Amino acid sequence: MSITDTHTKEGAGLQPEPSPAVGAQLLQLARPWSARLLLIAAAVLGAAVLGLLPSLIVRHVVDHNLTAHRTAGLAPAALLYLAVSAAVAMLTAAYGYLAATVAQRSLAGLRTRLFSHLLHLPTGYHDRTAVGDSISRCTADVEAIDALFSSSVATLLGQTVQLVTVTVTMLVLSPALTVVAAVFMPPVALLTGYLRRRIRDAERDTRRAIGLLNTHLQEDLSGAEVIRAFGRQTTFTNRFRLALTDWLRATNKSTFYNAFYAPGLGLLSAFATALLVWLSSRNAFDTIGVSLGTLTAFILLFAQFITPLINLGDEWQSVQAALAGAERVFSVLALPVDVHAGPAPAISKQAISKQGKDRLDHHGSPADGPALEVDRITFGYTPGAPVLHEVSVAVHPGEHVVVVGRTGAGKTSLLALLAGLYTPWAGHVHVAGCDPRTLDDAARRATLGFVPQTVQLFSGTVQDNLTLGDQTITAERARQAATLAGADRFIRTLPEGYDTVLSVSGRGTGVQLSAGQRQLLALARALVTAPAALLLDEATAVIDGASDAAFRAALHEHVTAAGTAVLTVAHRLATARDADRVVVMAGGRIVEQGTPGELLASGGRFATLIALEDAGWDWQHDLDEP
Ligand SMILES: Nc1ncnc2c1ncn2[C@@H]1O[C@H](COP(=O)(O)OP(=O)(O)OP(=O)(O)O)[C@@H](O)[C@H]1O
Repeated sequence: MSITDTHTKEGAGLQPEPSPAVGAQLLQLARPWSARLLLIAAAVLGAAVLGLLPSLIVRHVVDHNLTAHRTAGLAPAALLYLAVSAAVAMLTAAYGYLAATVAQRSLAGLRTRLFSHLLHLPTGYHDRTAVGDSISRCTADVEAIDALFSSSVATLLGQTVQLVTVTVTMLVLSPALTVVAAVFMPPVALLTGYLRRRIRDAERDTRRAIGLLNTHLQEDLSGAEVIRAFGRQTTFTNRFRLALTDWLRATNKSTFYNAFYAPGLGLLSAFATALLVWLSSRNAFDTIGVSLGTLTAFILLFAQFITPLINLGDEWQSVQAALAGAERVFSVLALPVDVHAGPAPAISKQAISKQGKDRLDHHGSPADGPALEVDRITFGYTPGAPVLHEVSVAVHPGEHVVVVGRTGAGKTSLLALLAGLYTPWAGHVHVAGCDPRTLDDAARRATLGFVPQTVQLFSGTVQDNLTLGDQTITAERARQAATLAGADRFIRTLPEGYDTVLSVSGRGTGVQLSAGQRQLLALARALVTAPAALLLDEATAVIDGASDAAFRAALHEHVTAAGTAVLTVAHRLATARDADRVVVMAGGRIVEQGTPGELLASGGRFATLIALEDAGWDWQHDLDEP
């Protein structure tokens, strides 16, 4: 895919189907605040009914005072006019404020729900969706709904009720005048329908374009180092500009159609008003008994009828932006989370923490059966393209098994399945006798320790990064794990030891760690709960040879000796030579399995890899074997 192609990941992402009942789902959000909603409804209704009085007062003044040249009663009429207008203003302010508070609370809930849902979605969703797009759904799309709820909902409600009350009053005041005014309703309906469709489509494009912009921002700013190192700032700036142009085009389209609504309606209403005035000038209404006061009040009411229509139109862009945003938010919320495949194992918190402590203190007793097991699993990321074929491996408590194989052989995929991050197409995965996807949070932490290939740190202190916010882990336990991983020594040299604030992924104002130090922290993080099984995916790839050897020794003396099952993906074959068993993978299959001694003696693939490495051959990446 070209670097200048602005439709990179958006097109490739898992695009959820739009939900049909977006409006109903939006209403559901405000349900917990039904008492406030009732107050809002009462205030809206009150304001709309009171809002009719000024026109009727004017009618009374024209018919009883102005045309009759009577001044008596004008002062009370003026006072009443003022009082009613003040009451309308106060009610409008009240329902506007109440609607905004309901909006803020509902949307805070929605934002949290969406974030939590994203964290619970299957790993496959995140594999196929750009991070920037997910960020856009949590921020820009929710903000579009926020804008609607905070300000526009009050306007929409108020104006709709006003539209109804004014229409009824016009009908009561003079059905004949209402019929004349109604002549202009069909063109209004046509104009509204046409612009509504155009604005809705443009707003959908706008939301998508914002998602793409956020994708570029997230990707390019995270990769700023690479872009600079390769001198590609101009190309990437141009790519960003192209994405921005897409967004501008979409948003301009929406603004363009929106700009026509108010003037179009204004013109149509001017026609209707002119028609009423022209007909009255020809005494058309005298014959049916329409007084001058009634005509004046009717024209005022007609203006009151047009104003909400224009206001509703002005809000239409916000409504469509919010609906398009809501469509993207709810379509993600509709995606099923990674469901537990069976009942979670009944492991009590005390039992978990005791097992962990026993393992740390070397009192562990190896349980029966394998701690890690995959049984004839077949798996792939895309339908029809399996990357693992009928793979079976078992690691018993206290055993250290190392998986080796060339790049793309399927080693990481095997570990990801054992970590419960994906569902196998066929076969079974067991961790401590359970499907890893069924483990609840506490059981998972007690059972599995995982060090992925890429280390991810989070903003916070060293201690926060070791515990990941788990308050049950004591400082002492974190220190023990860091010592095992070989991280304690460098942590103590940091300005505030375990309380030192770290910068995330080497960026920010905190202390920057080296790649090796970050990897040691990731190792300590996996060990901190003294899990029953450890999955290490090239977990020592970037630390120096001495630290690697020290870690392997500690793993042997303190971790496997305490009954923990360890499955390591290793590129350094030295790691494999120390292992209890070696599994050699190629093309998604296990091609060899046995103790390092057995495999070396058999002169098979493992023995060849060892010979290649000893001869200085990069067997991992060179495509042609000698
Ligand atoms: N998230 C993913 N989505 C789609 N395909 C993937 C994904 N992860 C891996 N693959 C594919 O699965 C195959 C096996 O990849 P895997 O990462 O398991 O290999 P590996 O043996 O761990 O390689 P390496 O030694 O380079 O880490 C590769 O062909 C890869 O392209």
